[in-house]
Amino acid sequence: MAGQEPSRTVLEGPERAPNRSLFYAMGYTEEELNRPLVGVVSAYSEIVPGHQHLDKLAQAVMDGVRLAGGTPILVPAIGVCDGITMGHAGMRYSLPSRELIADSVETMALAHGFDGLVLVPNCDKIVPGMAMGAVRINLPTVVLSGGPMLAGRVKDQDVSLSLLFEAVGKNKSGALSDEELEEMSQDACPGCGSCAGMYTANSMNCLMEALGLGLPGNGTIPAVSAARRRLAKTAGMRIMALIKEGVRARDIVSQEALFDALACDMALGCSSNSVLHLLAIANEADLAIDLKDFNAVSEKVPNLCHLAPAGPAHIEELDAAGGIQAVLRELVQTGLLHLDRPMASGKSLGEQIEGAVNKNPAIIRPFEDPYSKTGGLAILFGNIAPNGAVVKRSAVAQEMLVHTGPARVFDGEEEAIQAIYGGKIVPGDVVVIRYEGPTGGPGMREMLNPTSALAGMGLDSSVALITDGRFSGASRGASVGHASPEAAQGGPIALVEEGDRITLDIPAYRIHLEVSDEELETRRQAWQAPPLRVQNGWLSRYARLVSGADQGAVLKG
Ligand SMILES: CC(C)(O)[C@@H](O)C(=O)O
Ligand SMILES: [Mg+2]
Repeated sequence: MAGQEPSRTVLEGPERAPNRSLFYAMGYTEEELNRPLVGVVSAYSEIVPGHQHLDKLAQAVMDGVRLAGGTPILVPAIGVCDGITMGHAGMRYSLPSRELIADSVETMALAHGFDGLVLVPNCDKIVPGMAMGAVRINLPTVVLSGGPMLAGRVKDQDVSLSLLFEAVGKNKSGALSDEELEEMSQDACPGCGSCAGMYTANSMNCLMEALGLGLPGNGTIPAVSAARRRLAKTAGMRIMALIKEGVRARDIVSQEALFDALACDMALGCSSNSVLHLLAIANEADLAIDLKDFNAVSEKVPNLCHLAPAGPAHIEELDAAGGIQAVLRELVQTGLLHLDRPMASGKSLGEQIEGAVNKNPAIIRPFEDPYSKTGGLAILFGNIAPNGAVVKRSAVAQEMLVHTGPARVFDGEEEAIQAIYGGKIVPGDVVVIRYEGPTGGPGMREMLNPTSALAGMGLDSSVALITDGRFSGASRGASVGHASPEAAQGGPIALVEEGDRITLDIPAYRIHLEVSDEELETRRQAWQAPPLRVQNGWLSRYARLVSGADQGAVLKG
């Protein structure tokens, strides 16, 4: 082996005999220690359905590393299940866990001298967290995600988590019995994998494929498929080639790659959380991108897919239609893609997508016949969110693209959900849920219960919602999140009063509080910052260190 690899610093020479002895203590042979050491970072656990099979995939990755002459070393990462944390205080840990994951990738890799990494994540924060850690330390890296769950079958219909969350709203309004709801909860999620729609986990796994850290198929091959295990072995083999060629994470995650991923995001109609995560990955890779870039790309890239929650199809159908490679192939016609950039596959983007075929134009609309000429996400600006707010416009009912209505103000998710379930929200209202931002929450909880309750109660085509918190990828409707600056930092969303009129104009990228500047100034003078909601533990540290959502909610130096 060459000699410059980090593992040589840990293992070579007489003075490293004690270090070697500890490897021998684990059963490694001399032969194994003479090979590159590949950290296989697995988020396997038995609390996340998206992760309960990652032990098998990590094993397949390790097999691939060995096949190609390396020594795989398995290390763990934590992971939070957003679905299980949804709707209670546990959700405060979800977004912050991304930072813990990034830090632990850095810690395990640099502390032990790994020469390269294969990241084995699957769910929402684990994918960006691991990617952030990898681009921060810039080792050769391949991502092998766990893959999507299959859709469930309920009453002859394909279902997944978004419909189940909405079914709760139906149940509250009396349209669905307790028994039917229970039956649905047993059948909606049929096994391992990341929840089956274009929710956050699958959005991020697809974007890993578009960035190039993930191999073709990474975003869409079902978790239970043998093809996913073969992909895992290939990922193990590919990392050995990247180590040999000296191709590092930042060679792949370049400015060009980031913008190509952004284009793919717009075509797919990814989760609004992808905004936070792409900003955070860019920050770690020292790449320049801001919220205005999202709109610039969104203006030029058509929305080609309406997967759940925007439509009835699930990721397995996107996979059968040709997956992300076919979507990227359609996007060549935008003229925006950087076809010469390198991918972890060893090919350039152009070579990689050359043979890709769109096998189902009902799932991947052809470039000439999109759902809309503009992309899935839009960033809105205005006096209520001067630093921006995010909406998944591809999942907004047509009649809600422009809307004005009275503010119904709630300081936190619990207050809002009680009012919605209690029938206190009526058509026309604009629900404001604040003090749920990165600092105020803390942790920017996902407002999936409120958005699903509105949808399930049939109010998604007449009620808008704005929050400084965020949404699930399963949220739909006129749901505007990440309003920045957040209420806890004195952002204008803190100054809204019950009955104020708010205008949402998505085509104009605008959100406006119909209150005069003078009146807002008077209210600002009277506003006082509330004490931090969480006073001890890691979350209180997080609340003090986190940046705004417009910066990706990353921890400040
Ligand atoms: C539970 C979900 C569907 O994973 C959600 O948290 C998301 O962000 O998509
Ligand atoms: Mg989530």
